[in-house]
Amino acid sequence: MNKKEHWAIFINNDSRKSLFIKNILEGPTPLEFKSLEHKKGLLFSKITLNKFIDEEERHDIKIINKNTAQKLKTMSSGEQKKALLAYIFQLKPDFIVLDNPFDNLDTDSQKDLKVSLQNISKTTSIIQLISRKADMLPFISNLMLLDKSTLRPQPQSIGKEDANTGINFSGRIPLPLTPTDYKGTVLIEFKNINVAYGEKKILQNINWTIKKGEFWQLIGKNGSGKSTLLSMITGDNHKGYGQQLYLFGQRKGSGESVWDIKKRIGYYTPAMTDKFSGLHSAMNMVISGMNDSIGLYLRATENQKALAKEWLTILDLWHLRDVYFAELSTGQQRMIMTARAMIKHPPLLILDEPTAGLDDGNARLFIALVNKIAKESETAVVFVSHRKEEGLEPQHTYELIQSPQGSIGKRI
Ligand SMILES: Nc1ncnc2c1ncn2[C@@H]1O[C@H](COP(=O)(O)OP(=O)(O)OP(=O)(O)O)[C@@H](O)[C@H]1O
Repeated sequence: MNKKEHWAIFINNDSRKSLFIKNILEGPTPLEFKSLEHKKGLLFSKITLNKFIDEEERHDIKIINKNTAQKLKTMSSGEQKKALLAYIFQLKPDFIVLDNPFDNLDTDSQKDLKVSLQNISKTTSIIQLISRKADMLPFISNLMLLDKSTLRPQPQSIGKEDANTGINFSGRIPLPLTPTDYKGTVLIEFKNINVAYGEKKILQNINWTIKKGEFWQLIGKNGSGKSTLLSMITGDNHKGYGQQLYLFGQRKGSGESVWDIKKRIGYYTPAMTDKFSGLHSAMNMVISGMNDSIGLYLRATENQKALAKEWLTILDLWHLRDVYFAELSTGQQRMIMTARAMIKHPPLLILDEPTAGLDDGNARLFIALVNKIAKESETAVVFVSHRKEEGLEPQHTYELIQSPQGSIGKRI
């Protein structure tokens, strides 16, 4: 049997990744990949997963999760990735395009995936699109950089940092137009909280208090219940009702206004913009954080415009104010969405796996922004990830540790 060829393609801010994926799967095949022309290729990506989720939501058709009664949408992101990979393997393609396959996976799952890919690489060509250099698969020897839409050989310089990603915020985090109306010290309190879905126990005896201005990192393996815990705070999960869960001084389910809770929380997760195609300028996206709607449906006041300008200036994005949000790089979009979530200085800012898909330079820049927000504002920050994020300076870490009776929480 012929030895299979494999490639790693480095993606940066300017790479036209979608176009590359389309060409490699549907043609015209880029010259460098002529050996794959007319071969069957499949895509392992968040985009593919979203399609299956849509399919299930709209037509109630299960494709990659046939073996379980659980809906794909409710599976943790790690579980979703595993299901997709198993499905793709079983279709036996000639080649697989892996779009940042290790994002959202905990260390053990990453190891498992590496072993599976190593095995499949004997019979199937792999094209790995990566942003973080540590993620490169060991059996790959062809390295390239996707420079806009041109592929360039990338021999020794993988370790070089992008000079444009130096961290230099030019001022302090701007103050809000009006301070928050919540004056309490304790923002969130979980007291002996338990969650199960049917027989499946997810969380047991969770005790966690988040106070004003604290900087937390929430970590835990795939499926340990991080999103479940957060969804009880952000209001999308009714599991907290009837238990000792207090949000901004009020017991959950005691007739509190969902609106009051929502307005006290800034929230950002990359999934919010994955499917976003609205034609709003960078400036209007930031302003919309003051009006709680995406885009701009109300005319902005002069004060609002001035505040948005301050934010864009700090982020060094002022020159891009009129560019459509959808045309900005992923790193720039994440900064804008974080500014949008933070502009009113909500008492609590939740960032759910915000560095997934960012390259090393942009991840560092993003983390520096989060550290700065935590330091210079009275907003409490909860940064969620499956691993300890290098460079992040949280005061406290809350870890969910899995067990058959549901995850327990441990303060580190
Ligand atoms: N509606 C539901 N029905 C059944 N199980 C569910 C439901 N929602 C979540 N789960 C399960 O709860 C567990 C915890 O999921 P959750 O998304 O909270 O984990 P997570 O720590 O955020 O994981 P990841 O790091 O992979 O995103 C998973 O096993 C998931 O499949």
